[in-house]
Amino acid sequence: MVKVNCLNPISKVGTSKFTDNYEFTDNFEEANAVLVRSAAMHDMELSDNLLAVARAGAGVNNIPLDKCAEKGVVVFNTPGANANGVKELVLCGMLLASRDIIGGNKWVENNKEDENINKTMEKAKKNFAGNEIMGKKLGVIGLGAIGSLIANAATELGMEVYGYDPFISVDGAWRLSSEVKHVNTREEIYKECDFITVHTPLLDDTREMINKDTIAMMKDGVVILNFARDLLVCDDDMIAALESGKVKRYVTDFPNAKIAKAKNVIATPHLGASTEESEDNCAVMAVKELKDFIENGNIINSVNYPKCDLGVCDKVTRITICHKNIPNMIGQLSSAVAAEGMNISDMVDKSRGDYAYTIMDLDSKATAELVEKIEAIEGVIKVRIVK
Ligand SMILES: NC(=O)c1ccc[n+]([C@@H]2O[C@H](COP(=O)([O-])OP(=O)(O)OC[C@H]3O[C@@H](n4cnc5c(N)ncnc54)[C@H](O)[C@@H]3O)[C@@H](O)[C@H]2O)c1
Ligand SMILES: O=C(O)CC[C@@H](O)C(=O)O
Repeated sequence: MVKVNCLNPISKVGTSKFTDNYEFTDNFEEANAVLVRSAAMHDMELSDNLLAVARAGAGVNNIPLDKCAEKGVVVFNTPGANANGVKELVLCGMLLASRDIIGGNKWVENNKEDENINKTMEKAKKNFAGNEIMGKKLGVIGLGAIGSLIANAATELGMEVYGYDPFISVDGAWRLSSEVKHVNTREEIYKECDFITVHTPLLDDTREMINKDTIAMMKDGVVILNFARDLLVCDDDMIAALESGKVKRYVTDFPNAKIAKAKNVIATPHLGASTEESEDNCAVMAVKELKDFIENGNIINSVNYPKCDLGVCDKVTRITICHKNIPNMIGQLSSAVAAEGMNISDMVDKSRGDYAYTIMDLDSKATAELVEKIEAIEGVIKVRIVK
């Protein structure tokens, strides 16, 4: 029985896809597979039972990827599965920042007992007037699943869209509308755009990319949207820019105690992916990835091990090996199999950074001796008999 622990509530549309070979446990220590959304895993002890973690979502900064790789724990995410949910909220954020919809709505709430509200509102409404987004320049930093959807949708709304992503994937580039102007530096976006939205992962390179120096390059009255991660923006510098009016509005899905109190902030409580559709999509994809890994040893959409897929095993045995990406590993693995008098009928080995992964199909049943021999090879992290 494969034990699954959910560290956050996960949509039943996904979890119902587990078959009778799986059972849920509340005990993280005994789990073989973990499903997680935003729960912080950095301080959690990883037990030897743990084979895989699936993040039902995109961002993985809550998961210790290297610590997991070092223990042979494969971490997955669900690229694109919640992108439409975030796209819609970002478009909403741009509209909320352009017109005082929130102020107008509060006014109606405060005046709801006024019998003549239909008349008094005609005088009050001038306080909530704003601008249209058509014709304005939008800069999108990060043209992945979310950024590309926003860039394309904004062109449809009549915005002039600038996109920046030095690592854009081939698929990402194909997805992008030809209307989007591709720029080669963030500075072009900072200098040119009326709205700037960030959609990169939180990495050393992107941490606090919005700060006093980059804000200084921007137009007066710029609107900044952050539906990616709190630490992409320097809070103190943003608060100063909001106070001075340099930044007209900061729309964020990641308020903290400082930002929630700041002037001209429009904040939502990390709601980007909180739609039924996104939650279902992420859960279905995460469960599919976990099942394929547990049942076939295949790795699709991992963020700490390479993509490695040998389909469904139709041979006698399949074993998988998580190992360090060092010389002569394939030679040593095949020698260990040959020394047991066994034949490899199919094999794939892929690497990613410091780690690598091998799937081997054998014509005869894997033995405890073979597993021991492979485990003894220096650089081998985890060996698993899948079938
Ligand atoms: N608010 C929410 O609920 C919510 C939901 C989903 C994702 N997110 C956040 O949004 C981020 C993006 O999500 P996604 O699904 O689009 O991910 P993605 O991996 O599809 O896209 C990220 C893009 O950022 C680009 N990138 C990386 N470093 C960059 C840099 N220095 N400058 C410019 N571009 C860079 C990558 O090339 C990639 O194209 C996630 O990492 C996550 O933190 C938030
Ligand atoms: O699970 C969530 O609610 C948030 C997901 C989001 O932050 C992500 O990175 O995918």
